[in-house]
Amino acid sequence: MTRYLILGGGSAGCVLAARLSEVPENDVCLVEAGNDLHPARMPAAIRSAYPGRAYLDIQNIWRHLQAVMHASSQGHRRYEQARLLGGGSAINAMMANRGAPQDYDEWHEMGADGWDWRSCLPYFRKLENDQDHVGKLHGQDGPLRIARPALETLSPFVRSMINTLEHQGYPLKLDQNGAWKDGAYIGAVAMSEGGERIPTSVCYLSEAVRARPNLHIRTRLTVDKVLFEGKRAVGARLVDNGSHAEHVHADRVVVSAGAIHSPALLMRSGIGPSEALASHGIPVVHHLPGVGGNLMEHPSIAVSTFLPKQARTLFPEGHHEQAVVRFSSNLHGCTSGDMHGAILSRSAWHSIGYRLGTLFFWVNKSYSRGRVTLNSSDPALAPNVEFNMLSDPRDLARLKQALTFGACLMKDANMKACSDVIFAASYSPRVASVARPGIWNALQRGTLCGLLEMSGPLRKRLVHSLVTQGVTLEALLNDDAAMTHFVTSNVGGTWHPSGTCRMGKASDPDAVTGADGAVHGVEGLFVCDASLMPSIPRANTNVPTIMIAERIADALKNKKTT
Ligand SMILES: Cc1cc2nc3c(=O)[nH]c(=O)nc-3n(C[C@H](O)[C@H](O)[C@H](O)COP(=O)(O)OP(=O)(O)OC[C@H]3O[C@@H](n4cnc5c(N)ncnc54)[C@H](O)[C@@H]3O)c2cc1C
Repeated sequence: MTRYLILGGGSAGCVLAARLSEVPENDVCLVEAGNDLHPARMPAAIRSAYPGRAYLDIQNIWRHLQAVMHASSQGHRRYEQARLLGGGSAINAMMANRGAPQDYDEWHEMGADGWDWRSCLPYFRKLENDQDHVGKLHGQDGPLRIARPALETLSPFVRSMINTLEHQGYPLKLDQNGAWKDGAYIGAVAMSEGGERIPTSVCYLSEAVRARPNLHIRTRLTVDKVLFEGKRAVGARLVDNGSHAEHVHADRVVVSAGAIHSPALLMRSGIGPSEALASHGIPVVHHLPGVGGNLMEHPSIAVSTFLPKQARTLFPEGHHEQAVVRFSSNLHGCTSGDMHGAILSRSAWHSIGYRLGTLFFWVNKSYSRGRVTLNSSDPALAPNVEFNMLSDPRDLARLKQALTFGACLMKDANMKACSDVIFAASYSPRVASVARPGIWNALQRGTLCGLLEMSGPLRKRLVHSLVTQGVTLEALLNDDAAMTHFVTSNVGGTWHPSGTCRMGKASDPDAVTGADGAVHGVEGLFVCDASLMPSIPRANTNVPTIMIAERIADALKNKKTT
């Protein structure tokens, strides 16, 4: 019998638990800090086809986690990461895409032996049940149901934007997970047949899987640290909310706490840059300078418009990220299809968001890198997260280019009936605070909505004084310095942190694990989540993370216990 302890029950952790417990000789214990998310008891905000509420509920996230996006931006801001079974897949926007084949060939070239596209494709096929496409690129037997919305359900704003893109040289293509080409795509979404979210805690950890006698799911327990005997991992110290501690032992310990918390957990356990560990009084088990480095994200910016009544969605509770545009910056040193724009039928769950259509752009192949460091050896204190976004000049240039492209699309004559006042936007702390529930916020939102509806020709003024705080799109487009200032101070993320325990050869000082997820320099310890990614794929990161978990599960099943 092999005893497994999986630390973190997110997108990857649930997949791993489901696959490893398929082997009756394995005994699998999955530990999660947050609440269980049971197939039969999903709260409405999580279950909903419209995903824009779940990540704002502090019950579902690490409420004290903050991040610095750019060195010059206004300090720390809240950075939402899931804290419940299912992890990101329980609160994310449900977009289901893989990225470019070259993204995975690059992983192999960076030292993650065998992670080339040809070897990853069978796992992308294994995880999915694609409803619209068959053939050698697609699978029909996996737990994750993937489908695209019918054209007639798209909002008038989104349809108009698709037509505009067609006129501007980006024809509509049917399969976001098909051949890698620039164009407009109807978004591929992970959803049940009944139009509900399917987190990995539901689609992998079904009732039948949960009933396995060799699978133990333990929630509301925070992992303090991994326990070692010499250089062998032998278990973990867990604490409950009342700070009662227990030790759980295992033959193999797998850290699946996500790209922010996995490196923090490794460092608390004595695996990481030795100087940093020593500064927190943590005894060094193994010096690994790469732990917490290589922090990646997709930096974002947006262009929004007030939607005239006829442009608004007829299905406000339906999924809102209805289409995307993939385009190439053609900037020297950048690759094809390196840019992404999500076309949103509504921009937030509330009444103002319902009246705004948005092009939410991000640099899909970003080169800037940040770091996660420890704030304390206490697991109750959040780690420091510094993304250092746009520190690579290619990222800054491309995000500015995206803003210009967005303005050009929104101002296209074709968009006339579907756009009104157009403005630059971002998911800023101000926008996040407006989205918070509460009576005062609701009153403010209600008043602003009323004013926006009634103001007619004065609407532009109103938007610029109350929403954009004086910044006009024209001013940004006409002044490069103003554009740079706006983009660097407003750059946001896309909730795609990755890379902080990256795979690579043992001889590579920045690599943390080998290609099988085994942590270099110690025994019995593995990582399995988005932190393994050597470079960021041109994709939302959930499906690539699930693919990683499918592969690591197979690798572990085939690995002999020493
Ligand atoms: C708001 C939001 C929107 C997103 N939208 C999309 C999208 O539309 N499409 C897409 O593909 N991707 C999206 N993503 C990203 C995607 O969800 C993540 O890439 C993916 O969930 C990462 O999986 P993971 O297993 O690496 O980490 P997670 O899913 O974050 O799982 C980590 C788990 O470990 C637990 N944990 C951490 N520390 C401890 C500890 N000390 N003790 C016990 N448990 C611990 C956490 O509570 C969490 O449940 C989004 C993410 C967010 C947050």
